[in-house]
Amino acid sequence: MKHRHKKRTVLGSAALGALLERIQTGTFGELLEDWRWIFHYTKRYKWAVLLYVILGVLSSSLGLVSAVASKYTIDIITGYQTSRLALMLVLMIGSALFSLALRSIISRVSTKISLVVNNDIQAAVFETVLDADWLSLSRYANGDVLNRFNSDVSTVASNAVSWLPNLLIAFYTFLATFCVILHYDVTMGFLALASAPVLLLSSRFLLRRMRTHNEAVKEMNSTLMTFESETFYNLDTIKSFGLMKRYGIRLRRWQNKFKRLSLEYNLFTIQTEALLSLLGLGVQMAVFGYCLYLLWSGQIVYGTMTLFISQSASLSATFSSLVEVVPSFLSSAVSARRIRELTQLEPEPHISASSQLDPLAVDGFQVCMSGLTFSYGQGPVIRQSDFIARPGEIVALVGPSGEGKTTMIRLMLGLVRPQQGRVYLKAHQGFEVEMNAETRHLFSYVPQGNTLLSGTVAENLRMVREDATDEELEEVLKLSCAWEFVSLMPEGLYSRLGERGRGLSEGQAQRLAIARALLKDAPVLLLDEATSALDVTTERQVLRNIIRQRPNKTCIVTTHRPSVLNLCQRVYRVMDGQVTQLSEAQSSQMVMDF
Ligand SMILES: Nc1ncnc2c1ncn2[C@@H]1O[C@H](COP(=O)(O)OP(=O)(O)OP(=O)(O)O)[C@@H](O)[C@H]1O
Repeated sequence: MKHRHKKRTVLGSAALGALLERIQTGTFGELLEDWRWIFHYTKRYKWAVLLYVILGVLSSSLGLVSAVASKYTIDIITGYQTSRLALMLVLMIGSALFSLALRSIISRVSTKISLVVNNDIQAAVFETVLDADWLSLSRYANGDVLNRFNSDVSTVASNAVSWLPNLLIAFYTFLATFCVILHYDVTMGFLALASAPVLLLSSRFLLRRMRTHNEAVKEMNSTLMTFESETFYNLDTIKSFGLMKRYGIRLRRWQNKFKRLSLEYNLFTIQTEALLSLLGLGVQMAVFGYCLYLLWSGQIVYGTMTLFISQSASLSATFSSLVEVVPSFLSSAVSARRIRELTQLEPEPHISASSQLDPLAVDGFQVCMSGLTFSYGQGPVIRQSDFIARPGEIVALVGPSGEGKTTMIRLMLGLVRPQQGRVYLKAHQGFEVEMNAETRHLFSYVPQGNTLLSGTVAENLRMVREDATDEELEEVLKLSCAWEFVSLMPEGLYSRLGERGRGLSEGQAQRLAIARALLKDAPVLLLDEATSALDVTTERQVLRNIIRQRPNKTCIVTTHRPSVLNLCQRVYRVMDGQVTQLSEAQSSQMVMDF
């Protein structure tokens, strides 16, 4: 307990130095900005925070009353005073008990508010991350986002409510205790504070070390979380390549790095703590010696001596807790900055006129691109290209790997936006809207890879339409040629699938993903290599069924397999940054070359 207290003192004084340096280097404004953001979440609980401060001040005042009452009790018992022993005993015990009860209420109040603040911040971060611009968000690794979402939010929430009240309470307690000691002896007051200037001076020396350590730990936590989540997500690949040993070694390497970092810092804190403890011991001895002198010279009696010894210890503890408020202030500010980076991600554009497309959906939409140029930041992936897919058509995007087919799909979904030219939906009547977050619900999208979640077959399908009946589920499963295997599963629609559809073959998972897209029954269907694991007959059957389901559906497929091309009304080749429409002869040649 004592050790922890000393450690907090060291960190506290280091952090106070950090604070002073920040003021000097002009970055204090940034800290305040971070805290202003935190206060935005706490201001609605201002009455609870005020209650916290009042209870804290009351509790520490009662602590002081108890200490002074115990001085008088000792004086009465040792015969220096004779009256009101019972009153002093009641005051001493009563105020100590009441102070204890108040501290319990404070703990309860602060825990409740931090939980609510934690939930508020997480909900806000969750919402912004879901609505963030796709490209901006893709710059953060999943592990990093998770780390900010959980650990940083919890740091902010646990300090958000307690920081200011704790500072005010510690300040009040410090002043009140100092005044009580000064009231009895001025020299004793300053002697008890002898370690304060040394603590403050040493803080500058401790500053750099503390900051680098904190930054290194936060960075390592993010990298470790990314490593862990990637490992568990790709367990099959790791196993199939026999990489388990290598991944085990990598984990041990990270752990050793973390251990080295922690032990180095631990050695540093042990050394500084030892020095500061020696200093503390010196001050204690000086206080004790001075007390003995005052007692010997008859200037004080036993009760006052006990008061001096207990309150000088309490004064240095309060000074430490005053300084301790600073690390939580700093670390919350650092975490708040990391969270704000996420909340300040550019949001996706929402064009309100998109809602005017909804009543026009029955006639289907044209998906159009004109004069389009797009780049992820380096060279353009697509240059000056045009594209059109009309209702009732199946349009194919073919081309070598890595040339931009999926990028075309992302442009259609409005996940990324072109630097030049347009991508838009055009209704039957000629009404046009640029692709944006609000046009996305007019699309059903089947991406590459397995996109099933753990749960039953029915739950996976109802993700896109909660109120769909069993009959409707059966119908879309038939259209995607999935009913043949789902009906044979032990519990049919209610058979349970593992994470990412574990328990199904790749082709079965693809057919369920297509069924889910069909259940949504959106006017535009995007299939990105979504039939790649099906045999040619099933693939053709699925595509025919799709068009039969709704004649006005616009269907765009990306494929490496020309076997479906003769089902398509139009074929575009994506190659060398150009999207070119192939002639019938060129696409027939492609089918024959396959
Ligand atoms: N998030 C991204 N950030 C930067 N560049 C990207 C990003 N996604 C894709 N690219 C680049 O854009 C180009 C086109 O990629 P895209 O995924 O669209 O190709 P594709 O034709 O769908 O490939 P495949 O047939 O292999 O699926 C590639 O050179 C790729 O490196």
